[in-house]
Amino acid sequence: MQYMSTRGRISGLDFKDAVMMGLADDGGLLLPQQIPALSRGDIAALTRMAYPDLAFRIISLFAGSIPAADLKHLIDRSYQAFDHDEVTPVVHKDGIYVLELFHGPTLAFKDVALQFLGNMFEYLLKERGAHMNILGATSGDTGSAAIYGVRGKQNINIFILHPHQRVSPIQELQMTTVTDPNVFNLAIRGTFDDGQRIVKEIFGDLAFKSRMALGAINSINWARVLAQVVYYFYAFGRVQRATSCEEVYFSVPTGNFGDIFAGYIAKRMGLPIRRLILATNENDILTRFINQGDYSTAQVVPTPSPSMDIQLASNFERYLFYLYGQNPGRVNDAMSRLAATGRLEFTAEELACVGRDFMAGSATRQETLDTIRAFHAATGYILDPHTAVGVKVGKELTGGEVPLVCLATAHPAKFGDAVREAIGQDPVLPPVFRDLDKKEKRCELIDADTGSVREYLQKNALA
Ligand SMILES: Cc1ncc(COP(=O)(O)O)c(C=O)c1O
Ligand SMILES: N[C@@H](CCOP(=O)(O)O)C(=O)O
Repeated sequence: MQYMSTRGRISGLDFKDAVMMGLADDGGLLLPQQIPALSRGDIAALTRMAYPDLAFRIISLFAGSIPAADLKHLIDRSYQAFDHDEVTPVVHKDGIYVLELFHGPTLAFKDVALQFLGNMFEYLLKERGAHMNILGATSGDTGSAAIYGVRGKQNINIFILHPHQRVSPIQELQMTTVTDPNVFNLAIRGTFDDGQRIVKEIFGDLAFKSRMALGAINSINWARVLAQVVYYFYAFGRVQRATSCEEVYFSVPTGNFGDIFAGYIAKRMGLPIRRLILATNENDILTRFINQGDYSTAQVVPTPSPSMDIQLASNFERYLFYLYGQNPGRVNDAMSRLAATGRLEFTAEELACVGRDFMAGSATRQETLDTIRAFHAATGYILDPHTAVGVKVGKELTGGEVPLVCLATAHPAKFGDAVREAIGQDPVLPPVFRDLDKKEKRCELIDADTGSVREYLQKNALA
């Protein structure tokens, strides 16, 4: 399998080089040159497998340059860090299937990919006798999952930018209480979008990227998306076994468009997904795109689901590549227009194409809290606010034609304030969160400015 960029100036990369490159050197995002097509029979066989075996089979289709035994070992090790035998179990509540993606070390779906990517980086660096400085931006969950994926690993330093006071208190503590010498937390005076822009600008300076040996852990790294494809297959198998269904809906709480893009890849591989339901909070640029063809940026609004407080979704570029008929020229034009005007427009024909794969809706602050409250009253189960956005939109847009699977992207205890406001009680704190606030913390507050981050990297990077 070879990889190419959405901007058309990089192609023929193997999986290992694609993982190490992160953001494509032409400013685009990397994609496989072909997406493997699976038959119904292949899918039936795959979805009967245990999670690590399924992960091995799916990831192998895209990562042929890694010897099978090594890949299997990396995957098995990654999922041993989860506290549930099934890794991503599916539970049936109130007529919907909840795909629990929060059984990893930091209790959010990011662990599924970042445990794997941390181990993969370690493996590739050892093979190359090299070191790496990871630079990433987070709206709350990627940061801690990436830190837990690489803390204490040799030859890796990690630098994570998070928006100061715009992540939940637990999310902040999960990052800042990791005091391993290879971990650097930077709170920026700005939003997640500022952090993501800074990361992309720094990666765009190829001489600096090479000199600093920069690596990416955000979903700009193809390995992130790839590892997330697996749980769509897993969940489909579990739900099909329970219902004998032919198709399912997946409702996906969405911010940076990485998770739902993984679902889109699964659908292109042949997984029978009737529609992917894109669910946003009040930062609803992607919902406006799908429903009205209005992709125009607005101010970021703080919500009870802070990890989705994003305007410019990174992976949207990957989707545009397919929407534009795999034409990099059109992607380049669109990205220039977006940078210049803050908006993109779409034809009726393009929107009809979008509608064959996606439906979309959003939830206000009040609707999110009401959903947590109603779901808890009906089932005793506590949704986290991001998951609640997906449940609200999924229920609203579907009517039981085929089973609805809602991705539960984080444990509710990460967002205690929102849960308390919704149901008047605190979610039980898992042992890993207890006494976090009493631990030593390490974090620096800096301006949301590319120069300041570059300077910090120069002083603290592994050389
Ligand atoms: C808990 C949670 N739910 C949903 C999302 C949205 O996922 P994505 O950014 O892949 O669209 C995020 C952030 O990425 C998150 O942390
Ligand atoms: N919600 C994310 C935002 C970054 O997304 P990523 O999937 O590109 O890493 C977060 O929690 O940081």
